[in-house]
Amino acid sequence: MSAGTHAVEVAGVSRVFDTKKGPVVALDDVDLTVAAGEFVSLIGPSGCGKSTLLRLIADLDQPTSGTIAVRGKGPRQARLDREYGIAFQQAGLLPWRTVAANIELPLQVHGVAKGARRARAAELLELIGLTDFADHHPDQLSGGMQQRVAIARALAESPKLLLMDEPFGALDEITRERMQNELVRIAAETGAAVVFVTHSIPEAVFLSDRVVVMSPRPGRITGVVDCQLGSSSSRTDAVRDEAGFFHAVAAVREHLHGTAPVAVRGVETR
Ligand SMILES: Nc1ncnc2c1ncn2[C@@H]1O[C@H](COP(=O)(O)OP(=O)(O)OP(=O)(O)O)[C@@H](O)[C@H]1O
Repeated sequence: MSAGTHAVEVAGVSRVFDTKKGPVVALDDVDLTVAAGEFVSLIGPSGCGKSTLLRLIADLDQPTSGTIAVRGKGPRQARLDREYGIAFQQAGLLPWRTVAANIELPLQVHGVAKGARRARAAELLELIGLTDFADHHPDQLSGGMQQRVAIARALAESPKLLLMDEPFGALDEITRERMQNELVRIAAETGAAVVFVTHSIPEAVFLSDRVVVMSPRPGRITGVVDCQLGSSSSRTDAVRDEAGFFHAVAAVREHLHGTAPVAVRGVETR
């Protein structure tokens, strides 16, 4: 990839599912560019196509029309070249493998030698603060710790892009905010771009350089909010009480459902 190539470029992408009840337009003419190192969240009501868009970027599905480039390559080539790491709502760790062995898994699958695998896992365990848990099994870890291991596994091959679909959705609020702080730091330290799907407005605003707001039926981008709440080192919990944070939350909310603060199904506004 040449310097300056975008992490993700989605141009005129539509995805229509053929169902028994007729065609479902999950995405309609979506354009989205994510710069190298940029953190972009996708937010919108249930069924607006967030996961579909992420799946297209990850080559888990193909668009009906339009084009997608991932770090300057087609999604398939990007997948084969392991240009990105993926983390989902369920950590998806293998219960019979230790924490370290779970992190090493992608490296092992791709033939990395044992010594190099061990060294990389040790590095990542330090990054996520779980060095002391290397030899534990996943069921000995809390949900937040398991999710940190899943993020470390996604980072194993040093991807410059992370694709995350509600990775903190199953966590309690306190753990979730801690994980958000961690992720800001990890993204900054690794220089990875992140495309992050969430239902939570505050989560999207806290984490992101930009929040992309989507509408359902057909799934379209209806607004983009620049957050810019400071560098990773200054983005501490205090940011959550600052005026800039509330302004960005209000702007996202406005794009979601006009100025009236009515609840949108599937979106947390707290
Ligand atoms: N394989 C499929 N076959 C048929 N319809 C599908 C398929 N996958 C998704 N859809 C439809 O496409 C639309 C978008 O789904 P998607 O899962 O991307 O939404 P979402 O915004 O991620 O929703 P949620 O927030 O509830 O996870 C929905 O109407 C969904 O029912």
